[in-house]
Amino acid sequence: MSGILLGINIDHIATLRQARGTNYPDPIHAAAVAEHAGADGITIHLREDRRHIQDRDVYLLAKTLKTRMNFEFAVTEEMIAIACEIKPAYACLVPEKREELTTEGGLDVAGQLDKITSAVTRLAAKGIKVSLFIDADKAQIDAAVAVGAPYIEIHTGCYADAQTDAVQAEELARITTMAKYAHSKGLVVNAGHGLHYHNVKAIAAIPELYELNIGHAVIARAAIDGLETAVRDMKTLMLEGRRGE
Ligand SMILES: CC(=O)[C@@H](O)[C@H](O)COP(=O)(O)O
Ligand SMILES: NCC(=O)COP(=O)(O)O
Repeated sequence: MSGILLGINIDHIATLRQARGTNYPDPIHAAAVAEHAGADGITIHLREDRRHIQDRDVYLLAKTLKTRMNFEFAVTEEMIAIACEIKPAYACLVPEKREELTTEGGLDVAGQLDKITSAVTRLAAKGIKVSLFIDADKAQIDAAVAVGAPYIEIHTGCYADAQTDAVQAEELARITTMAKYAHSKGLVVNAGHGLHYHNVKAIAAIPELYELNIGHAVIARAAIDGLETAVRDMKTLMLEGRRGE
């Protein structure tokens, strides 16, 4: 049984900084602490509205990370140009709506094959491993294969937001089935969004999953217990889940 990796999304360290326009807490410092605590990678989402992560954070983290960057962004010329300049290990293409509180769904790859194919090709030409943030949906998985993306990240928001045990079980079954399908098509399968300390183990137990990207719940726990403890505890739960404990 292979292990499962943990990508820590530090967006909401920047949310706290932006709340007052101070220069603290610094995402650069938070990334170093998270890496020291066992994060296998750092995820950041440079949104078009710059509500949290700033361009300065992206350029500094590109120079300072000891693990690797998973750079999330919307499929726009501006963001593709930044990614091609800094050449992160991973780029994850995500949908973005200005009015959204957080990401609400997966990228519609099937509905914009030419646009996504062009973005994937340009990023891959720079040596960047491209991931597509998509719903647990067969058509979107097939589209991800069609556009040449080597990775996908399954959106776990419907699972995380489920209001009943029955719906949560349905969403878990869907994610499990689609992770297996995607893996059978040769994709490397990650997952993320809305995962926390009480729902992560069941997702981590899915053997086809390579990495989980988790942010909000870890940063929230860090406000109470400290970031090192928050990261270590999440990784422990993930490994327990993978071992079926
Ligand atoms: C794609 C995804 O689910 C997250 O990585 C994304 O960053 C969420 O957006 P916020 O970080 O702005 O909540
Ligand atoms: N792609 C998911 C991610 O990076 C973190 O999402 P969340 O844990 O902040 O909901």
